[in-house]
Amino acid sequence: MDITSSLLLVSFFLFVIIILIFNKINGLKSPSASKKKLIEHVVTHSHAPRFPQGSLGWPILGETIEFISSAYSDHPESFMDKRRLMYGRVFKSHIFGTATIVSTDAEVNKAVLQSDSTAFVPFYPKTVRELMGNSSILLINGSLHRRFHGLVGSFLKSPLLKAQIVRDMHEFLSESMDLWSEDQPVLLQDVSKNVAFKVLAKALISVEKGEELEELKEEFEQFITGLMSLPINFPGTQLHRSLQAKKKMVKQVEKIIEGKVRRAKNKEEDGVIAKDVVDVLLKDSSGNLTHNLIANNMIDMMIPGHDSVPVLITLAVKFLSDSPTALHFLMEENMELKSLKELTGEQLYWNDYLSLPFTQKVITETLRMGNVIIGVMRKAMKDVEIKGYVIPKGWCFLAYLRSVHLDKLYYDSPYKFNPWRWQERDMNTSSFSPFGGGQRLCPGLDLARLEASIFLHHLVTRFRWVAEEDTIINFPTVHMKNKLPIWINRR
Ligand code: HEM
Repeated sequence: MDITSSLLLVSFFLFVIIILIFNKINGLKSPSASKKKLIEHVVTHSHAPRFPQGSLGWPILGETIEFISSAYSDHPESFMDKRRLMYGRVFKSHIFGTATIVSTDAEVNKAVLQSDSTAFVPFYPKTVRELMGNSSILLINGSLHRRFHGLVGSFLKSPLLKAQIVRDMHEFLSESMDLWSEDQPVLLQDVSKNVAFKVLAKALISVEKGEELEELKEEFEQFITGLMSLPINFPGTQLHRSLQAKKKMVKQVEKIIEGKVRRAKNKEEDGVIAKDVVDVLLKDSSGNLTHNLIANNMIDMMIPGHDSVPVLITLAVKFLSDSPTALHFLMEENMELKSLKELTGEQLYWNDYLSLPFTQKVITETLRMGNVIIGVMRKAMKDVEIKGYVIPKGWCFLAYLRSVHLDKLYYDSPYKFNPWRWQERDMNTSSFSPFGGGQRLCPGLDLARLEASIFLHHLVTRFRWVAEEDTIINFPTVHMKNKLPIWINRR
């Protein structure tokens, strides 16, 4: 590890310690496991229910430092692997200021994700909760959540939106790729981030180019910086700056909504077809979705949407650059499609991209190995028993998806990038859940796959490239240390 990385690591540890102490002062207590009143049996098991084994580590700090240092190490699995060996696939720990049941068990994770809000609700750190607000889709539960999730999900999956994404991505990628130079490296992570943000802003609120988009992007960068900041809100702190940025963005979206409502009243626009997520939500007749709630949620939806797709694309390019055979197969398949379309004079449709079998396997394997989202957190609302384990009321639960995806119980040679493994495997099993599951299954999953497929198609059919050495960093979010520079040659 070089000096800069060591300094960064030390500062990060200090930051974590301050957060933990702050949480403690704010009264974040570890609930007692002894309060076993009502136990809900979600997955039955022959043994008597038992409280997961494990250690709560140091006072206040718990096992957070060990968790983070292993996440930054060459083998990020070491924290989980060590405990899995000592205590089994489900164990107790104390990370990020909270007593947590950590599960690396596919069935247990599935059962928790499938449970409703009477058993588990989403859990996010205090800063994130404050930035999102109580009416965020990421936090709400019950019927309002189901309605919101359903409306958003069906629009994001609609053929109409997919056709629009194809047109938009063709335009955004041409604009970007035409400017790529052979004399200097292209930073793949930045390029894909730029394109994905444009796609997202258009799909959510129809903001396209120019000043409006630039302003939104700038405020959004300020907003998300706060997600990893101290939960202290007064002028001068990062959390305060991020909250101010969100206010500005919400105002911007409210203006867009007012414009839409006005145009609909004056019948200036065809009000039948929804062009973006805002249109879909405005059509809801329940009366629960106020303009302010919609505007806030458009910003919140950018949190899971903005970074995940570029990371998926960047990791796919990284894995392909390291696996020449897979890259060759992918290139042949995409070249074939391109030639066929040129021959027939047809344009590329969204289902052309999604029906490329090997390309889809590459994306699936990237999702498995790359683990764009390493895990999801919940809080138990009552004592729950799953597969013989008791998860006590008030405890946090970490469904650690990454460990499942890299477990040799479920995958042969799990650290090998092998898209061919998906030839015989079913994706719809509990051991593969990069998009979560149950009622909170990612509504953007089709969008993510489509964007990655289009990006890869244009990359391999237009360029040959050599990627510079780069390292995957797995914490706090997955990204490439040097943004994955690639040297390109046009075909
Ligand atoms: C590679 C790309 C992506 C991955 C791996 C991913 C993964 C996930 C996961 C694991 C969850 C579940 C969180 C939980 O259970 O608490 C989730 C939820 C969510 N994702 Fe994605 N996501 C991706 C792309 C997107 C995109 C493009 C959007 C578009 C806006 C999006 C929007 C959302 C939303 C709104 C939720 C919250 C759903 C709810 O709580 O009801 N995601 N995502």
